[in-house]
Amino acid sequence: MKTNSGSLLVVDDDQYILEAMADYLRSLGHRTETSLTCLDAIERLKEFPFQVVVCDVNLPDQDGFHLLEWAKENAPDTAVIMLTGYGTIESAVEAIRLGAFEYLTKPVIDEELSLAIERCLDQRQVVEENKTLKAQLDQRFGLANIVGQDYKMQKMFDLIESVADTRTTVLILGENGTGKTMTARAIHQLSDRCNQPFVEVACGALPDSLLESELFGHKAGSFTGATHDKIGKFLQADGGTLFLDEIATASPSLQVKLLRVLQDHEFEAVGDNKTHTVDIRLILATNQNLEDMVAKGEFRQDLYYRINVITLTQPALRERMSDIPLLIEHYLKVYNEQIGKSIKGFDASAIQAMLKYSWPGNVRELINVIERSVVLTKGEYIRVHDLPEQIRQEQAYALSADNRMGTGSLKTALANPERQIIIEALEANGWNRQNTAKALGINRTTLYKKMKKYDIDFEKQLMH
Ligand SMILES: Nc1ncnc2c1ncn2[C@@H]1O[C@H](COP(=O)(O)OP(=O)(O)OP(=O)(O)O)[C@@H](O)[C@H]1O
Repeated sequence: MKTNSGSLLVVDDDQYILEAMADYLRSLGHRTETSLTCLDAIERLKEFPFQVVVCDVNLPDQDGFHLLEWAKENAPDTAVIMLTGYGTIESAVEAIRLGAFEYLTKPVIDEELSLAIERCLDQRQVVEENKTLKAQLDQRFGLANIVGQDYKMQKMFDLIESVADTRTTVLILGENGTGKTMTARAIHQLSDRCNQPFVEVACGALPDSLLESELFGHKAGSFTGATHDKIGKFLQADGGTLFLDEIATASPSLQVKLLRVLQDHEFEAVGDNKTHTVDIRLILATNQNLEDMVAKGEFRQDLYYRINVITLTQPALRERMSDIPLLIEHYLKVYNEQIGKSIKGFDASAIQAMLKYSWPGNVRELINVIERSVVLTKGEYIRVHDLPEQIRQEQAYALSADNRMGTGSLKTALANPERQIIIEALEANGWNRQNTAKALGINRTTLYKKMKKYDIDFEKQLMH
């Protein structure tokens, strides 16, 4: 029995030859059926998606090319091997032109036939494997994994689909944790660049001096610490998509360089005068109001016009509360599997509390709450008292804010606990920014900004 056996349909008007071929192919382990005419073969193909059709050119009703054309149009996954008469080179050319996988000249030698079929089946297997891999990627990064039935999300999906297959620059707006990165990935995954790199840069997480070399690369010796040549993200993303998150943090000099790449697709690495040309689809994201920043002179107007071609606005979670139960269901499954638990769900009052909460950290915060609850809950259902303090207390907290203010302003009263919370979280996570941000349900950039705002000791952080 052959390992790569397939389903075959053999079509020939000579019953003797037909049966001889079929017997031979069956002896190799292929599931083989036969047909004497073109129209009968078409009927069989309508009923069953044979992997390979072996077809003589000369058939009594219509010629084999008709069957080939029909199969290309209606059964594109079926490979066709044409059998042409000896010396009829035109038929062979026609067979290939019409999309036959291969042609063999009659009389057909058994070995030749079995090898041609094997090649068909091998190629089919590769195509199938590619399809599966692509489907897995689509599942992981495409629309399939973005949860959202709210009409705002449905509108987003439509936009994502219509912009994906273009090279147009896309600007994604939205608060932290709303899914901007996920959307950028989905656009890439649905585009014709999906087999090329998707490169992401969190602009806000790097100081200006390093960001420029991260993006454009640098030449060894161009600044202290540049011990070797570095390839920047623009070159890494050549042919694919470059996603620049937190674009509002770009310094004025970086904005100039970005404008040039957007206009001319050209740039130079830091400390180098060699010009590189790249083919990149740029997606940018920000949680800031760029229009305001332009008005205040903090963001270049010409760059803003360049990047504000297609804008997608990611809705905050509180603007699409009806998606919360769906997100809960989705991520409960994810974490049950990941942590090895079988928690059945959140009980009604826990869901109520989650629906009342305002989710300032959006979906990222919701996911952290679900993960935390799955880890900590001992019972079958997650109850209100299993939820983090901020969700249980939000209303009470808001009501008592006035009382806690004392003589200071509301802003100070609210800021002090935040500074304290951040310091405690940093301590608890060994001053590791990534882990701290995760624990707080914010991203690294937000943490970095808040540390700056509250003047939290950076040197201490660097020592860790
Ligand atoms: N609609 C959604 N369905 C499922 N998961 C989502 C959805 N939106 C966001 N997420 C998840 O929430 C988390 C945060 O999303 P993402 O990183 O895309 O947000 P973001 O807006 O880029 O955040 P930031 O601005 O802080 O970088 C990710 O784990 C992402 O997978």
